[in-house]
Amino acid sequence: MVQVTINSPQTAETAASNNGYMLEVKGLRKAYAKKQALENVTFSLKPGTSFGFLGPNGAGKSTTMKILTGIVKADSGTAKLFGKDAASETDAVAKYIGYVPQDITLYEKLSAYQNLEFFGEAYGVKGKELKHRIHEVLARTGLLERANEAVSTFSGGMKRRINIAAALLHRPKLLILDEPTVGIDPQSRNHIFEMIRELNAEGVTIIYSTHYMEEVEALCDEIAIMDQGSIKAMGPLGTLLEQYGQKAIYLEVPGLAEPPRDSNITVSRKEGSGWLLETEQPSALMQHLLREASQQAWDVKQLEIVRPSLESVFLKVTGTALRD
Ligand SMILES: Nc1ncnc2c1ncn2[C@@H]1O[C@H](COP(=O)(O)OP(=O)(O)OP(=O)(O)O)[C@@H](O)[C@H]1O
Repeated sequence: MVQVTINSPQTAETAASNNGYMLEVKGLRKAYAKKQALENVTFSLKPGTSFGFLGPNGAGKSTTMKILTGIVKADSGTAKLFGKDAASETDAVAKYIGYVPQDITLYEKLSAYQNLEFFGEAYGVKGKELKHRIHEVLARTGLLERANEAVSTFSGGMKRRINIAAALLHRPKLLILDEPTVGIDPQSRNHIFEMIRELNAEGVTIIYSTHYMEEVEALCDEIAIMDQGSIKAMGPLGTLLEQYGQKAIYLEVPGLAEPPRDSNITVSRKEGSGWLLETEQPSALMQHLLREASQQAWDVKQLEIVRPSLESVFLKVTGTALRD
């Protein structure tokens, strides 16, 4: 199993945990009735990582996150945050985690401010400090001006931002977000992205789940591809692309009815007005095509190496396409 490793400054908490990992998840298994939701999920994170769980609905992302927060108990395996066990030391672990669940949980009739007061007290933040922190999180989420309005008047995106604000009140070291951009407007989405980048730059470790490839590409320095209850591949985007991404060359020559033949081509496919030639040896194939172009006097409109995509990585490691 690949270990996710990122070099970041040590904190008092990491020094107390193993090997500088703040989070160590080992062999998680979980079944609901007859459905095996998780099978042997293992990963470790160093502080400051922005870690993305990419997978389709039902892959097991939410279940993994809920086990980290202590909401769900695993059948076997362990999750330790700063050496504290998520299942048996839930209160200690909760102090470190800000959790933004998939479903928005707010009191519609209360104002944004009142909602945050409620959540802050639940986290044990009180009095002047709570006021100060509510101001801080409202400013961060761009909702200071709407603080006193009832949440029922908010858009889905604004509600989601308040939900994130609530998870930040106790200044967590690990922020877990479960598909936070589903069904929200682009403005809120951009705001959430900026906020996550800012928090991560300030040292907050992020776990972000999504079924949108472009989100993990934009936000995460480590990606775990999850499908059918297990992590199929894990690592930095560049490493995943290099290791599993499909390399190809795109060739467009008007009137070329058949794809060129070469032992370096594994699959040829018509794409647009040209041919997509999949290969493990793009340089050798390129040389061959340049020779062919010259010998056959092709009128080449386009000839280029196609960068492997995360989509092709997903296809390779899971055997299926990730549909949005
Ligand atoms: N409370 C539950 N009772 C029964 N089955 C459940 C429960 N929660 C999750 N499951 C099942 O466990 C599997 C993993 O679900 P999970 O919610 O962890 O996946 P996910 O990747 O987060 O997908 P989604 O985005 O749909 O939440 C799915 O087959 C799901 O139907």
